[in-house]
Amino acid sequence: MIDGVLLKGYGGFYYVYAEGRVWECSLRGRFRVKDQDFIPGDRVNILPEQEDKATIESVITRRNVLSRPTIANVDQAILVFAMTSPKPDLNLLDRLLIQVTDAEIEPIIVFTKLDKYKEESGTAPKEGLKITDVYRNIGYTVFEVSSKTGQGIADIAVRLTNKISVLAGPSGAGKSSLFNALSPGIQLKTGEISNKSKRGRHTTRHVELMVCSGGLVADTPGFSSLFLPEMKRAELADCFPEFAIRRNQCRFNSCLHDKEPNCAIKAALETGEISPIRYDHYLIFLKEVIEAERKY
Ligand SMILES: Nc1nc2c(ncn2[C@@H]2O[C@H](COP(=O)(O)OP(=O)(O)OP(=O)(O)O)[C@@H](O)[C@H]2O)c(=O)[nH]1
Ligand SMILES: [Zn+2]
Repeated sequence: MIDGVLLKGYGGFYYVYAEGRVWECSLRGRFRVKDQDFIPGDRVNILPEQEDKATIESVITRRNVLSRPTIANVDQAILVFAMTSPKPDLNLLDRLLIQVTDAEIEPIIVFTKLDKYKEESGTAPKEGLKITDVYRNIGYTVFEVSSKTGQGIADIAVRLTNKISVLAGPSGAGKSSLFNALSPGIQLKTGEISNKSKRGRHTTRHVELMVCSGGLVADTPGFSSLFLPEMKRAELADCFPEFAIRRNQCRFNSCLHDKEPNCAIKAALETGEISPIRYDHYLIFLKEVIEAERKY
């Protein structure tokens, strides 16, 4: 028996990555009877039969399950945003960070199109804090890369080895280009937003994991909006690491860092220790969480 990870189910077979190659697997009778629902990312034991064929003998309890896309045992989420064209949608990035944190999956932020950004900003130093530094200062893992020149790609490649990762980010951010840069040989379709047929990818329910830099990666359809996970209003600040570390410094224990006096978060906002963009998003999300609370 060998250990493997399910990449996808297709046409009655399951494709499992084990010992550096892909096996076409069928199910043991008892799984078929139970009508067990296997999903990509499931860790399975397989029994090789002939050449690249095997049967799935058992499945290991899932550590976590991510929905949209449905993938099990996800180790990390690579959140891909362009530094420019399109301008990064930081409301979406902060939303994804909350989703990922809530699911207890490690986020890795990748800002792409570094070549283009440099070209546009020239040699003149930019005013204020660079957006990548805002997230880096909070403590997130942040990479700046160019899939075009290859700059920074190797640093991400080592983060993928032996892990299950999902790529998420808006359309046009450069997810497919990043995947291609990370896996010479396999090429995903990339292109301009307008001339790419999106229907196939966006309506498909067949998520699959692909082998990439010694790890497994799912390229997910571009999100444009995303609901926040169900949580109590007081829990939201815990999803913002720079708020969470100041948790006990507000005057009121129940402080929501909105209108309350003597709020440590607002004080940090005043001194520039907390980014106004992050604080704005916090207030937007707080409203949404309170709205949602009323519904259950
Ligand atoms: N200059 C430059 N262009 C890039 C880079 N990465 C991607 N692009 C371009 O940006 C456009 C979108 O890239 P894709 O990789 O298709 O983006 P995507 O995130 O996969 O988009 P969806 O499939 O719509 O979700 C393409 O025209 C790419 O050539 C980069 O690092 N530098
Ligand atoms: Zn406060």
